[in-house]
Amino acid sequence: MHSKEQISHDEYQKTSDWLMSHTKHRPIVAIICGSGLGMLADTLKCQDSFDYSDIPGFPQSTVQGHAGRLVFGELKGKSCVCMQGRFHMYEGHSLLKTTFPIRVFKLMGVETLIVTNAAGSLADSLRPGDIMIIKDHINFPGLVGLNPLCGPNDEKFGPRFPAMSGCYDKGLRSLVMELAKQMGVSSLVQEGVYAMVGGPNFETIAEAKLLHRLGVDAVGMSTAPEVVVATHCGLRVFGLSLITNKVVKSYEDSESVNHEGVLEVGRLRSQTVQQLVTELISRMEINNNENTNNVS
Ligand SMILES: O=P(O)(O)O[C@H]1O[C@H](CO)[C@@H](O)[C@H]1O
Ligand code: HPA
Repeated sequence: MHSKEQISHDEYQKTSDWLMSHTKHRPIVAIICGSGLGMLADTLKCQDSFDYSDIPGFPQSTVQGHAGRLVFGELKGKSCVCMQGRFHMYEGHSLLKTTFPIRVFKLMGVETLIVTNAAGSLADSLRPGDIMIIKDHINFPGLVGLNPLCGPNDEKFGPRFPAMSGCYDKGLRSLVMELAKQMGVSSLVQEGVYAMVGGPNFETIAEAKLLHRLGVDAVGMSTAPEVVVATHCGLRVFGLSLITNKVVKSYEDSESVNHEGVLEVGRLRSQTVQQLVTELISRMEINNNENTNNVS
């Protein structure tokens, strides 16, 4: 079950050095765009962008709605890097590859990671088009040992046994709640628990009932490994799920979910998600000014 694959500190460093020598941006915030949410990168000014296929060591995106491009740019005076397309375990990537960019970001000087995803709702209060601020997650693959931190621990990145309580920063969560009120969209936004399942199939009805009984508010096939690796190496994390569908949890319900529908809701809500993320970046406090953008 455990892969023998290892990625050395040098390999992450090489990718980081390559990127830093190809852009003048020095990002302090990294954003991962979920399915259908790639437009988050469009707001960046003075862009430098790289296809994943051109970046040494980077895996390739294979999923529709994940362009496979790394975009650097400035947002509200802060230097950012945005992944237009993430890697999923079900694509056949190892968990180390899935989370490869996170440690590269850390080495580039990123302090804060913003993860976004498309997710199905189990909570009755979450409707398609709503935005769930991730309060916590259940990493189902992780619970059975499919964890990117399995294998030798690199102390340069973090400890062998990292705490995961509080991995979604409380201050940023409250800030986004407040921003949603100020933007007049608070009726669309609430906090909840995200669960990662392996995918790629959507849930059976029995699985949906199980997740619901376990207190899961929204389910998807990503995010948890990225957040685990980010927390391990000391990044501050904010996460949001765009609810793209209700998970069918009744045998009487004839609806079914598909990826095109997921992408469509992403397109419909893109502006609101974009505004929330932009306002968050604009208002968030930065700990360390050394990496503030020095684009000449
Ligand atoms: O989590 P993101 O990448 O947003 O994508 C979500 O959407 C896809 C299913 O439509 C799955 O990959 C699921 O995880
Ligand atoms: N289940 C799992 N992943 C998803 C869903 C879902 O209903 N919607 C979007 N990603």
